[in-house]
Amino acid sequence: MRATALASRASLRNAALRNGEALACRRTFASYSLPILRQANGQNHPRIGLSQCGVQQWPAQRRWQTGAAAAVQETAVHDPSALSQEAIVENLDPQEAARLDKVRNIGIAAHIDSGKTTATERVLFYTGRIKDIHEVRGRDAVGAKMDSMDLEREKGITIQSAATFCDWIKKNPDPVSGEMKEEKYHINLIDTPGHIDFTIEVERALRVLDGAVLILCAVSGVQSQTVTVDRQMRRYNVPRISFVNKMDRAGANPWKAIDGINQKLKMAAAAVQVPIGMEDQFKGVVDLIRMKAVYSEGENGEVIREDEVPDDIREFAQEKRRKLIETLADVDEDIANAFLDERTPSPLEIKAAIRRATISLKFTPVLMGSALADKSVQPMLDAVCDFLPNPSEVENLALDRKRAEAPVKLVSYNSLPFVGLAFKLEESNFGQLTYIRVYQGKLKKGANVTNARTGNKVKIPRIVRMHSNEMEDVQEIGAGEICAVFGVDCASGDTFAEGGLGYSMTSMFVPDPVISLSIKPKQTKDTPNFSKAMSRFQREDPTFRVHVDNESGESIISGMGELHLSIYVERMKREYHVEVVTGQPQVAYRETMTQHVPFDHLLKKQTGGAGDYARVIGYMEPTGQLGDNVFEQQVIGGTISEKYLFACDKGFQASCIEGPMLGHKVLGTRMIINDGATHMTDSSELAFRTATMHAFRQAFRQGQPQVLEPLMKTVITAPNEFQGNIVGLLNKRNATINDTEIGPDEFVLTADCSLNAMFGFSSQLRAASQGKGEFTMEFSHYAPAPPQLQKELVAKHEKERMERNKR
Ligand SMILES: Nc1nc2c(ncn2[C@@H]2O[C@H](COP(=O)(O)OP(=O)(O)OP(=O)(O)O)[C@@H](O)[C@H]2O)c(=O)[nH]1
Repeated sequence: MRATALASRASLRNAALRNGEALACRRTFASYSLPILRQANGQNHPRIGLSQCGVQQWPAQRRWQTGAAAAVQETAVHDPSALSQEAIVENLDPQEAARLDKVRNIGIAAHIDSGKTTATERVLFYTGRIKDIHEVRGRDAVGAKMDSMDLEREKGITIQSAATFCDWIKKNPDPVSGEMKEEKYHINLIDTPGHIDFTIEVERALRVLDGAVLILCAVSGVQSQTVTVDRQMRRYNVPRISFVNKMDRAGANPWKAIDGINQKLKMAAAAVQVPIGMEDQFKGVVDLIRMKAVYSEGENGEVIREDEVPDDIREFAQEKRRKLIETLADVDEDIANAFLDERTPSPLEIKAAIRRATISLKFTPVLMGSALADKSVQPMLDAVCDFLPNPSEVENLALDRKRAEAPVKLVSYNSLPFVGLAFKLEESNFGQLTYIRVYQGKLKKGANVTNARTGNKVKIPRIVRMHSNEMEDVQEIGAGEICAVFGVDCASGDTFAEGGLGYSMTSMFVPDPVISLSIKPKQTKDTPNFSKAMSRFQREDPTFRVHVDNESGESIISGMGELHLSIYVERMKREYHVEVVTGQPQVAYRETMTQHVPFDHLLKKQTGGAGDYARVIGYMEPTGQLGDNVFEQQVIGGTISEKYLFACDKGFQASCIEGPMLGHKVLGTRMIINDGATHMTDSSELAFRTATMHAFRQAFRQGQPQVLEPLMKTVITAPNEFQGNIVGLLNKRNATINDTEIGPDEFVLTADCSLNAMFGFSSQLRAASQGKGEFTMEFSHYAPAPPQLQKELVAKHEKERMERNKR
């Protein structure tokens, strides 16, 4: 990590110095080197793009030295490892930079029901991708374009992320003549679900996108899932613009949303627009950068009319413009200098500062509008082009396995060898569809590429661009873009690269399932279809897992919540015509030990012929954190050979999968083997593995084991008059209430609740709040289950085991 940070720092400096911008850069460099060093220390850090220090301009500005460039390009194609990424970038054709400048890969993410799909529908309409607007749960029963699954349309929720692309013609006034110029941007867009149960969809989208639009509800502001999405954006260093939607709703207050971003998300935010009218009088916005009123008119808001700022809000707009400049001065040196010189920065300077600060993850510009009322969506599209990075401005690293996993910078230029990441798999009528983000090089139909994980070479038979559930065949896809391919066998998160390039990229974060239930087809004749569905769902969704319980022989599905699993049960019925029987939802408990326990275990069996012999000596103890389990060997003098110690490690790992108390996974346990004995003829790997497993079981049981249960961060929002009822509901469940925020009409309560106590909570909340309460639940951490529950669980497990043994 440190090496990467230093390399990045060096490359920024070198690039800037080479560019003849030494002085300007040295100043800016100081403010960027700090975050990089923070990165080296494992703290949150902005993604360092080539845009910083003005680097993004230099490919276009550089003299294009034809001979040298041709030679470097030749090397880049045939032996890229011989060149630094910098050298590659430095020698590329300015046309590449110009192409990338007009590409944006963005995601739309937000709390449930904030209007992501509704806003995306407008984006598709205004960019000419669809001819008519259809609403989520609209009266025409058609449904929004991006919610293509029947279940999504019926339930009015997004379940799977959907990708699309569009071209946006941005109209820019020329800074000198004031004349309108048109620029065409190509936008690849992914609409993501809001429910936490489908969080993997957000996770994988953000892994591959360069920027995001964070949508907030104008009435509710920052909500529980906004915080989750913010965390995911930070995880992948994704810059974002914010869009306060639903400005037409009663109680709309964009300033509350902006305060929420500043205070709850701890991200500097300021409005770049102020509303003209509010609630049902919402008419448009004032663009604070240019001080122009912008109205969306025509039947669907497709006509944008600009006018002077209305007199009654001129002063207010001036005040908010000052606030914008003040906030920018805190995060951008150029604006800080203008501020110190008591000079008002020009619109161009403000725009450039917003772009720099957004890309370096220090700031988010806030826009506002109403997707449903067709108001002010186009300025949001302009902001995507103005403030979010193009693919060349984002640093993407791969690990070069041929050079001891050394990090290499991928550059989104077509002329480099292809590298892409498969981030999503989906079964379609034509076979498996694999979504790929192309980081470098072109992906061409018929090309042979290598899967970095398996080493298998695959031919790309068909490439498509996705438009929700429709597709458009293409012959090739350029660097920095997103596409889908058919007929490629791989797993989600696999890297593909051209020829002998040994690059692999890190995959996305996959949260562990917290809930499971037993499942079987009602009729045995449906078993083949049932198995087919199970393997498909597992391939597509890494948070959906299936296993067969060793003891009961039942199939168990695990996932992120009741909704998540119920959607798969429903899909099984609709898409595979399999009716299933499910058991009660089960919590994914964990087991741990709390005491240090020494062991000395001898496995010795003599049954004629070769026997079994293994002796393992050491101790087990808690690691102190409820995280990964650790196996260590500290054998001195070779009493156990390396080969047998490896078998011990395997025995330990196997024991951790099925804990001795309930058969659930073990957490936070360490095993040290420091001595033992081996028999010349009777010892074997199997004997050592078995001996370790026996030693584990005994030591764990003596080590005051504990059952751990998942605690869920639960956020409940309801009208104030129901607060008493709801607190009562939570008390009954032994929840710990961490925070209550009381607003004028509604309160927001945050609590840690045991998942075990939350089954059926939604119907009780509905009853306790006349259907007006809402809640979200997200895994927080594992904690010891109450002693009584532990006893009951262990007794139940023992009883089931004995009954099975009797059979
Ligand atoms: N009043 C008002 N309602 C809106 C606006 N935008 C969306 N809605 C409504 O809010 C509800 C949710 O909209 P969606 O677009 O499905 O929200 P989403 O964020 O995509 O939902 P999930 O993906 O399921 O989290 C729908 O009933 C929309 O009609 C808006 O600007 N104003």
